[in-house]
Amino acid sequence: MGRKYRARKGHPGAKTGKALKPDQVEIARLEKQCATYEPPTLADGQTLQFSDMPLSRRTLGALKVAKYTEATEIQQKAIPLALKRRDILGAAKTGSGKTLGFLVPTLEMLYRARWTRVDGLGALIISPTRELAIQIFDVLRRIGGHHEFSAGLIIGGKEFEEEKQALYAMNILICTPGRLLQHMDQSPEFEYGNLKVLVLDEADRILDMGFKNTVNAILQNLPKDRLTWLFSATQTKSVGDLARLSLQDPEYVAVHEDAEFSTPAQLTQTYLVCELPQKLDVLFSFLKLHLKAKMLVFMASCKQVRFVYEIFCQLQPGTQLLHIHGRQKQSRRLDVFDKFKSTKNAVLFATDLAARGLDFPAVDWVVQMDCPDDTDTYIHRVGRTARYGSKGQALLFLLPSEQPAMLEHLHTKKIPITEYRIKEQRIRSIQKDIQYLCFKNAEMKYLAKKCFISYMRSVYLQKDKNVFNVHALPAEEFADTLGLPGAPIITFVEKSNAKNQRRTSTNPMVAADSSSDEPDTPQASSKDKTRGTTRIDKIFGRQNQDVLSSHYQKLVNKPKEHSLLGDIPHNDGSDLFVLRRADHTLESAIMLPDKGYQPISKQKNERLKKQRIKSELNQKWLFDDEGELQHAYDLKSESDFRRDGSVDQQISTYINQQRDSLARKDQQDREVARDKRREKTIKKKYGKQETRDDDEIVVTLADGAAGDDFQGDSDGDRGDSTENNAHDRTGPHIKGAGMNRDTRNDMPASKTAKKRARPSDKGQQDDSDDEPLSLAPGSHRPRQKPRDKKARVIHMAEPKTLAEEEDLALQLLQGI
Ligand SMILES: Nc1ncnc2c1ncn2[C@@H]1O[C@H](COP(=O)(O)OP(=O)(O)OP(=O)(O)O)[C@@H](O)[C@H]1O
Repeated sequence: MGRKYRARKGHPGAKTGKALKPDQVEIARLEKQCATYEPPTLADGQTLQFSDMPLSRRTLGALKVAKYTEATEIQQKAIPLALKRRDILGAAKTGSGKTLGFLVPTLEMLYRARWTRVDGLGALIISPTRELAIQIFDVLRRIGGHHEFSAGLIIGGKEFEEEKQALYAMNILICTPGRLLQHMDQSPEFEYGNLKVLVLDEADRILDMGFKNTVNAILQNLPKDRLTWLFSATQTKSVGDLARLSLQDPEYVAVHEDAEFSTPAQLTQTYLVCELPQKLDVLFSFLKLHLKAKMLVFMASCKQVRFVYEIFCQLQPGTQLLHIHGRQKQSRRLDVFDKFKSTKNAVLFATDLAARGLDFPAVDWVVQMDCPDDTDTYIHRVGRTARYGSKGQALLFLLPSEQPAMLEHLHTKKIPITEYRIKEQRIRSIQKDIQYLCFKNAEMKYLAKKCFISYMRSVYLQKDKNVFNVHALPAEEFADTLGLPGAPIITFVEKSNAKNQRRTSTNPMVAADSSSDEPDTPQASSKDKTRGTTRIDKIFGRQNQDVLSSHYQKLVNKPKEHSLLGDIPHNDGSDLFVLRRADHTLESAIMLPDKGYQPISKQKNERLKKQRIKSELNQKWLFDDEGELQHAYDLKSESDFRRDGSVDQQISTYINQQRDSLARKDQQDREVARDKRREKTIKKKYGKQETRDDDEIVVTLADGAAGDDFQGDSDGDRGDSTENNAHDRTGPHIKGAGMNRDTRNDMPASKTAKKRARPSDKGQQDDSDDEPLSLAPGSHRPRQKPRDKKARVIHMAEPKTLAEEEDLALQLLQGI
């Protein structure tokens, strides 16, 4: 330190005779070496050391301290190309070291550009999930410690203001898309006009439909003159994606493309064919057989994760249980993430939130209790084990209806998989225990119901109908195994049905047709969308304010002129400021009947519609529920009219039709009124006793939202209780409730389960941030009537007709 470094002959600075700092000499040397460096061809078993690459002493020193000495295959190939300032599409198997493949050159590029704190943001690394962003940040801290760059993590779940303060001083940012866009919109201090490197980790995920709008808006903001590096185990080759990123002649670095298999060689993969109602039994038995293992169990939705976790905690398989999903608080998610990282044996129940990128050490088993959406998701899920040369095992549960098509897909994708058989006698049935727990605890039953609904919904929403067939699922038996007295009624409604869409949005049970489990997933981006639109945007967005809107158009049509304060346009001096983002609202334009898509206000649209009505004489127009214009009727031509009979005939036909229709409606009304009366009488008799267990739920088809739950657990909770009242059905459910009460008194397994459910047993579960579940004996909801051992049991076949239902109701009334 402090030593003068005199330029030697041939070094930059020699001409001027000025002393150069050591860094400058090194940078000049690295520039030269990087331009010509070609990685050597290595013989089998030979490895390339990081020290053989043209890397700075600072990076090499930190790599050594972090015990990274030999470069992996993807690192050997990607790093030299990145150092040559090439755009890169990097693809390599899971656990093969892609993170260092982009972090090392990121540090090197900034170092060689002599980046300092005052230069602002130099590199941006985008990750699809918060956990992965944190993990990347950790690695960066380890290998970047010898440099003087500042680095930050922008992932949401933290105070926005806190992040905002730190932003302006960051040289390297690791972030999730939604939060990044929010800062781009709302943090004026955030300066990214100098950006040199953009990295998309899990690029195919970030570029897929879910993040599309958010990522497009981010890309629009970033300078085009930058390097872009994309990494994933399942890399995108979509021309559209590459065009969106403005990649310049990118290098495709796919190190395992010619490999025999697309999953790690040390990974043993098996599948197990299992009927839906048996899944929980098999999973529980499997856990009991592998108590010493560290295991990751994937399920399709948050609600399933939550239910299975709670139930298994009560049943105590004998190993530590954890759960992680997108509906947990961020702090809780991180706790679980850290706990599972550091533990030697535990079972982590997870959604696909944990499927990509996470580097849990020494996972023995990855179990996929629900079939993944596609083979890419399969590859990422199983990739949580067998990382960086270690061994691992994976087990995939397949329903008989999923088996043929899924196995074919796996085969096509070069995934070797064999059948796993578990001996019948080793499978322990936990169905009765679950039924007892749900019966005893109303909240558990509530979770079971949500679990059922979210699973069915996730299957329904799957795109690959060859694999997923919701109609092939044995709903009643499945509901039974979840401890429900009957399958909740689910009505699937196509999203294209606009009327139902609206109904959906007002119904809290189904409001999440575009929602998700995961805050960092597509739907979070739609949230960001609203967050990103300010009041000013809305004011300017009203295009019918003619004076302002033309001015606004002028502003947004100048995307290149950045900065709220700095870049005042010099043309006419009349503009006060320019907006950073042209596509500011992310909203699509409104469709005008004859002008195509136009940005237009609602009022103007209405005015236009009315004008159109006036212009089309002799036609009666009506607005339908959606505010769309519809012809009220089309007049027939006279000849057509006469063909249908004389005027008198037609009048009498019409009257008859109307009379029939009224009679039918009258009959229906009477039946409804009778049902209501009957229901009232029964309720009076039963007092507050629970008389129903199923709900009706309407599910809409959301784009690419398969596997996601309803928006917000709390919303769902509220919605559910409302629904309970709204859709009460009496007949079969009276029977169901009665069955539960009476038969379960004699259930031997119930005693065991009750014993297990003692509060002292709770130590096994990780204390969840999800809504609290009162599991202590006696804490169940008061609406369950105390059991009466002497109560009469009425045996009767399930009523099918109205008369049978009435009969049953009468018997119950008389019998109690
Ligand atoms: N050169 C190296 N030397 C030693 N260990 C390494 C090296 N490169 C990576 N690793 C280790 O390998 C593991 C996997 O690395 P990494 O998470 O980067 O894999 P990946 O390819 O990004 O996986 P995924 O596709 O699942 O995201 C990590 O534990 C990492 O520390």
